[in-house]
Amino acid sequence: MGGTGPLVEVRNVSKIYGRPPRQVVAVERVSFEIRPGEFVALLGPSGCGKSTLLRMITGLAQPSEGEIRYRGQPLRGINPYATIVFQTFALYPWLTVLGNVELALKARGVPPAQRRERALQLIDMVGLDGFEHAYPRELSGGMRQKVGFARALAAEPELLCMDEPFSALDVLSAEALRGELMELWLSKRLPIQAILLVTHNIEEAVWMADRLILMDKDPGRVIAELEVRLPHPRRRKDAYFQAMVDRVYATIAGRTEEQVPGKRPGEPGRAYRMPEARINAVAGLTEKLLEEGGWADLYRLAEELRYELDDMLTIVEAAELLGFVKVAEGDITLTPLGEAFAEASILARKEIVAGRLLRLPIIRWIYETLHADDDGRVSADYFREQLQLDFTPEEAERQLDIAIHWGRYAELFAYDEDADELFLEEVPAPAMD
Ligand SMILES: Nc1ncnc2c1ncn2[C@@H]1O[C@H](COP(=O)(O)OP(=O)(O)OP(=O)(O)O)[C@@H](O)[C@H]1O
Repeated sequence: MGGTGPLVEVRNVSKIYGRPPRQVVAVERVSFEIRPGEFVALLGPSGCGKSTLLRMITGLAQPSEGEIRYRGQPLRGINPYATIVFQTFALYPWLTVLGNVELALKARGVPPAQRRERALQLIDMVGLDGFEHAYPRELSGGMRQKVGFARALAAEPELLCMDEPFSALDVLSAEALRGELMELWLSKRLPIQAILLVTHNIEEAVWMADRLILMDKDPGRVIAELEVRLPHPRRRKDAYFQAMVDRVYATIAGRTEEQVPGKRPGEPGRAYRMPEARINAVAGLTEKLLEEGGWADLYRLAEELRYELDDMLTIVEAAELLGFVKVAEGDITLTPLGEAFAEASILARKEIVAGRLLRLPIIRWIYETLHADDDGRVSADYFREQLQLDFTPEEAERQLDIAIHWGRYAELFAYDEDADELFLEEVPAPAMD
């Protein structure tokens, strides 16, 4: 294959979507390399720019700043050496498994005479032997994804990129497919030189990859790189494996700053994005921690509560913001306030939350705006517009939803759906005249 240098070099890459004042910095000054023979996983919370990076490496999107090199050459346009496997595959429903794979070979210019044989080999390779003549509708989700893999492999890519390829599958199919992919990769029966996997499943990344690139969001950036020095096949119960998962958790979680950095929408600086967590989930977390004696290992807790990384991080972030927990080195501890909350009555809980929420700039701003209004009612559109100075329209809507959900819980303010207005629960007494 020639050359011992890196296959992919991402150098100081930033990607900015939109125009001022509504820009989204999807990734900021990201640098890393992928070397031949490596299986690399990009891991991080939702919105940290993983898919954006994958799109840039495959040439489907261009960096706003910085450069991507492939085998030492600046990448321009589509990367002909890379293929991408998505979460779900668009298969042609009117073609059989064989037809779908043959079509991918045709697209690559493989002559008709060789297509059939090669397609059959690929189908065999992904473990779909016997299903050549089945139609997509006759296959399970896991099998359809295997056809997707066969089609991606038909392109004989040097670099196989995968964007959450197992996340749409049920647990067992995902596990089986991971196993088959690892076997293929380790057996070196493929011309693939390197694999880049995007995931937010920590265990999956530690189970498969040689190196983990950990990212955080707002803006999307690389926060750490970790090598996984474990031979294959890896065992999840292995102490090193668990320690590695703990380390990843410790690096990604618990990054909420004590004093919420923040400002109100429209003020210079960056508005703090509130995590989309239900108070019930936060309450559940504090109760569980109380039961555990006030302390738990974050990774095991997530496993026990059956939370995906993203959900867990969001709930933990909200609990941290409210001052109920502290996270350090992969452990989560209940604070005295968190303990008080977990043991409090519903009414007392509302009061505790109200006090803490008013420290969050967006909530305080809504609360004060309503108080400044004569009848304590303001159109939701006003808040939307202001929030859109800092967030995309979708994110602004989400922030408003979170604010309403939290504000309602704490009885700071409420929302009138018919009028699309926010209002104070306790309307200031009208002036007498
Ligand atoms: N075409 C676009 N226009 C505007 N903003 C975008 C666009 N694509 C992505 N973004 C924003 O860029 C940021 C990074 O998105 P990206 O999809 O790359 O993250 P991700 O880590 O892959 O997230 P997920 O795991 O949810 O897919 C997000 O804030 C997202 O809203």
